Amino acid sequence: MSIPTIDFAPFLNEEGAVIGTEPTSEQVAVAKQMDEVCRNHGFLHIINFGLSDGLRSQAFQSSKELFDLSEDFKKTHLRRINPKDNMGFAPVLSESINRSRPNELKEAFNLSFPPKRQNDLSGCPDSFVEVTEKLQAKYRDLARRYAIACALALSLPLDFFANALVDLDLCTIRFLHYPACELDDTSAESTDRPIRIGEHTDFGAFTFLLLGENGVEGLQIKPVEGGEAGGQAGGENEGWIDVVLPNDGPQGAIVNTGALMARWTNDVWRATAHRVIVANAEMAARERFSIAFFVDPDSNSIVKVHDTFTKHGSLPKYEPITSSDYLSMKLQEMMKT
Ligand SMILES: O=C(O)CCC(=O)C(=O)O
Ligand SMILES: [Fe+2]
Repeated sequence: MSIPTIDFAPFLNEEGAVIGTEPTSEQVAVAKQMDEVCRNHGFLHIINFGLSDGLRSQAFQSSKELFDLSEDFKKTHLRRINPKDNMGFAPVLSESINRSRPNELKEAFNLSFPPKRQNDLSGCPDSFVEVTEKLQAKYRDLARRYAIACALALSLPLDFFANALVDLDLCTIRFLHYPACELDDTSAESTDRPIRIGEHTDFGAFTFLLLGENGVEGLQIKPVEGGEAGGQAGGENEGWIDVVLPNDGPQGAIVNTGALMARWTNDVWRATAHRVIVANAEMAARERFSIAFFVDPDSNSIVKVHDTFTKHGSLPKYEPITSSDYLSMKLQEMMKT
């Protein structure tokens, strides 16, 4: 399925210019498009969102440099991730985002946002350290602008989501590498073929996903009824749709709705299940890189169904929960070995 492309340029004015002023007609038009997509399946392709092609390719180059370090070096010298702070290196086959599936053929490095959180980048190549600072600065603005656009799209006060993105103390930039692997053709249709990342919905408000060369291959989505997927749903092999991106035009990011946004909106904006599969032997032979930016509400924010979504008599589907309680629960599940 070709996912819709949305040109975010109207929001790239000075940060915060929208709050306290009337949105422009171009901004309203973008917000309307976002709302349509997010009510429907929650996966869109965004262009002109403030990341230059130069910085993007630098980020992928540095990611490759990091993951090209030897397994032994990475395991002994890089700071190891843990569910409590979600920062650092996760080796291949150390995680499973969907507990009903085997551990995943991927490795990752997670970065948090200073000054509330301090990253330990010892052992990381200098180029990686350099690029992370530049990305953090761009992403800080992006999170806020996108949050404002979401509020406009949902007819909420414009600062509603932005107020939960002040510290960015739970936001994470995750560099992902899926190594090449073997695919035994006899298991091509069965559930025990290699999993790059199992069926899941992202945990936070929204995610920006940058895909490296060949990056879209294997990425599939499936709209779900509720705000999260996992458990039983993980066994199903039905209803998956390949994500297809435009062949030309500027390189963008995939944006998808996470479970906490679904909770805020009582599933008016649903979180869409997605996964990365190895569909055939050629795909298995190619390594894959992506960089996810998980925009998760600040730790002390209480995510509660907004009254707007229950005013016509529908009941809240979710109990209020703090962002930190929700995320720790999900991270513990994912990193349990
Ligand atoms: O690498 C990808 O394309 C998807 C990654 C993803 O869905 C995640 O890390 O939550
Ligand atoms: Fe995801």
